[in-house]
Amino acid sequence: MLKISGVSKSFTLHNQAGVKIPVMSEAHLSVSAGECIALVGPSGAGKSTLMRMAYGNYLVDAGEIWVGDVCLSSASPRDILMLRRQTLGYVSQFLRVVPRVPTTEVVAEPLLALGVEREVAHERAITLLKALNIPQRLWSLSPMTFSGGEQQRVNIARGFIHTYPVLLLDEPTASLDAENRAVVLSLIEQARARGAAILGIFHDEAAREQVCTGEIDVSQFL
Ligand SMILES: Nc1ncnc2c1ncn2[C@@H]1O[C@H](COP(=O)(O)OP(=O)(O)OP(=O)(O)O)[C@@H](O)[C@H]1O
Repeated sequence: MLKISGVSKSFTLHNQAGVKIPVMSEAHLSVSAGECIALVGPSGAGKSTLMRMAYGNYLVDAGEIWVGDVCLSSASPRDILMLRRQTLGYVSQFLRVVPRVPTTEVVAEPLLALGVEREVAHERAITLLKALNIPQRLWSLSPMTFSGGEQQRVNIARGFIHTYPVLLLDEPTASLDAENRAVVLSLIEQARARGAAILGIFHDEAAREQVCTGEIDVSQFL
């Protein structure tokens, strides 16, 4: 489902005499349906850079990234948007909050964008908000003023509301208490069971052991 082959990346610091920082060369990995692969390696090894390339946020210098039958590294911006809407989900560490949009709407939005009926989308949003222990009194408010852990759970609900065939997870349990961490791990297990291909960064080693089917040390690609 997700295939990264021969991917190289360096950053050019234009504001610092054009210094070029090579981050990765010839990176390769593949994630099949039902697998959850963890990117590991020391800080600065390039885990986040690889995730950003896999979401189409950073261009690759060389190589290819395939999501299903779409080559992300050469897709048009429009095709990338379609892919993100239907196929490729991404749970980042931080929620991007739009002021005044209620939490239920933030969570339901990926389904609404796919044309799912408002009532159905909202019902599913509420089921996830309940499972993730977001108190009902907060559902109609914008998540802008929520705590870090609450915002992360809203982000997770949004990322899991659609059955994306491919999911990218950036530290999905980072600021959660034990109870909510367990809920998130179970959502990941359910996604695997329905056949999602998952690539993630998990600094939480026990979480990795529980939900991941393999790991890739990205420092081997430098
Ligand atoms: N936008 C950028 N511009 C310049 N250099 C960057 C940029 N993004 C990342 N880098 C550099 O690329 C290298 C890899 O960074 P990256 O954030 O991918 O590492 P990481 O493995 O995710 O680290 P951590 O575990 O600390 O989050 C670092 O040396 C970093 O300085």
